[in-house]
Amino acid sequence: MFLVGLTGGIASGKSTVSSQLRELGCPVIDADVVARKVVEPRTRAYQLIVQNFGQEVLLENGEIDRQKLGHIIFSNPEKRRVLNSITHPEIHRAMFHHILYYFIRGYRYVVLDVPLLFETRRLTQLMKHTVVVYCDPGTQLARLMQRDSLSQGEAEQRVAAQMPLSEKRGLARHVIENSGSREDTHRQVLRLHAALDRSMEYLPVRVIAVATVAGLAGLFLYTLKLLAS
Ligand SMILES: Nc1ncnc2c1ncn2[C@@H]1O[C@H](COP(=O)(O)OP(=O)(O)OP(=O)(O)O)[C@@H](O)[C@H]1O
Repeated sequence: MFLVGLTGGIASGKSTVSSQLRELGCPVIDADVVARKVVEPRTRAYQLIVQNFGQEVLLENGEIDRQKLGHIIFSNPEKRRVLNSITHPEIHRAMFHHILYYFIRGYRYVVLDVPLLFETRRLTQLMKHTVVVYCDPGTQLARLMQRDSLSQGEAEQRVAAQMPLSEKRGLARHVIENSGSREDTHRQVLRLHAALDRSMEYLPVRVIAVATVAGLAGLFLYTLKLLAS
């Protein structure tokens, strides 16, 4: 198996591309969904967040108020570090479990949809392929304003808070150009999907896994034989 990191900028089209990949049968793990799950009430991360940030970051229904937490860490690097040290290990563990699930089911690759892929260097190193969903700045701003009902100033502020999309594009192995129509994007997704399906890069990990299982089974049988004699 090998890992494919899918990333981009705010409103550049990651969800659009990941849902097209899902429709083609690719397993996609959405880091945002995982990040929401690991802070649900009664989880370890939830308890640590309440301990460190207080009851004021809770909504009336007891869930974490992610927007409020976002505001707190936006202007406070130390608090951001604390929050990341609580959530990142949980997110990585949960993602590992998802990957293992697909690996056991025999998938050759898994796509990880991670908005901050290039900002998290440790994660980038694990990716065999990286894909950036790019769209030109004007289109990105217009789509963001429309989707989230933002003024131009608000949208510009959100885009400016991220690593420039042009920089991410320079770091990626594949680029999906999403400034045009959805059909145009879909054609590129089909090409990417074909390239990933053709790839033999899943073989080394599979050979190691099969050899390990065969070795363990052999050792088990040998031990049984010794015990029986
Ligand atoms: N090719 C396209 N043509 C027209 N609209 C598009 C296209 N691609 C995406 N959009 C629209 O642009 C908006 C942003 O796209 P999408 O939600 O896929 O981006 P995203 O990168 O997942 O965003 P975020 O990370 O901010 O959640 C959505 O409203 C989507 O419907």
